[in-house]
Amino acid sequence: MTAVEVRDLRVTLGGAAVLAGVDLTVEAGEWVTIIGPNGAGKSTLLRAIGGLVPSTGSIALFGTPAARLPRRQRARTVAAVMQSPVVPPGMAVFDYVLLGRTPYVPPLGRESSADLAAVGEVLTRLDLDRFAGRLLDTLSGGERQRVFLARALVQGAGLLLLDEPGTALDIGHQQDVLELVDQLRRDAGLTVLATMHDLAIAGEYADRMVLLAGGTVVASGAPVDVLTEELLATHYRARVRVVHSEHGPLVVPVRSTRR
Ligand SMILES: Nc1ncnc2c1ncn2[C@@H]1O[C@H](COP(=O)(O)OP(=O)(O)OP(=O)(O)O)[C@@H](O)[C@H]1O
Repeated sequence: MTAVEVRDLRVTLGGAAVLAGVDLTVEAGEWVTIIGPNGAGKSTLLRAIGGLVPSTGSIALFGTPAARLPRRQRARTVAAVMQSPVVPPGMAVFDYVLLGRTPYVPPLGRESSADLAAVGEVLTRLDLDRFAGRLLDTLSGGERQRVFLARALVQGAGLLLLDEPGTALDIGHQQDVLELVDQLRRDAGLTVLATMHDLAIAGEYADRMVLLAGGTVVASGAPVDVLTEELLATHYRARVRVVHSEHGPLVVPVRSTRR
């Protein structure tokens, strides 16, 4: 089954074409990572798929046109961790993560014991138990990033949109979080569509990659076909070496010999 089918997607912001006709297909259970230089339109693409920014063209989620999904059903279908979410002041971590269960709470009803148990389980999986009672705005940036992911995971959606999931995480937590997401993908059939800047690690997690530049797709395919020295030189103006691990290509920046 196809989880995401995007055709001729266009987004205009502030009078400028930010996405200029993007086609993208993500199969259910796949992990696709969007890369591209600053301002390429990566976050906007995720935001459009998540219904957070108006667009033209078509977006279908698991076979249903996204525009036809009622709000609650859309929230059960797609969960997102975007950059810098607004943090409600004075809210404890447990209560914040519980907000992810909102699409399951009946109107005017209360969260069920299953909702509370789901939150407890996700907090444990993300090693956040000890923060459950802490106010969100007292956490470090990396701790907070894991809480944002917890809130998205507890939503139980089949499609997870991750905008720079490694931001603010140290290298160990970055690996932990990506491994956890990958495990959920394998165990629970989650589909992952992510953006990532860290090309040292991105190629090890994606089944496929899409290189976006200037609001259009300029390359897509297996990580080895997208993370090439030539493409990264052309679109990032970067000098890199690509080395290969058993899990995929790793991009290492190298300094120019010219001074
Ligand atoms: N509300 C807005 N009004 C005008 N321009 C906008 C608006 N939001 C985004 N843009 C522009 O759209 C372009 C794409 O932004 P977007 O955040 O999608 O890029 P990105 O690829 O995620 O970049 P980065 O790697 O820097 O996070 C940028 O040039 C940005 O300045």
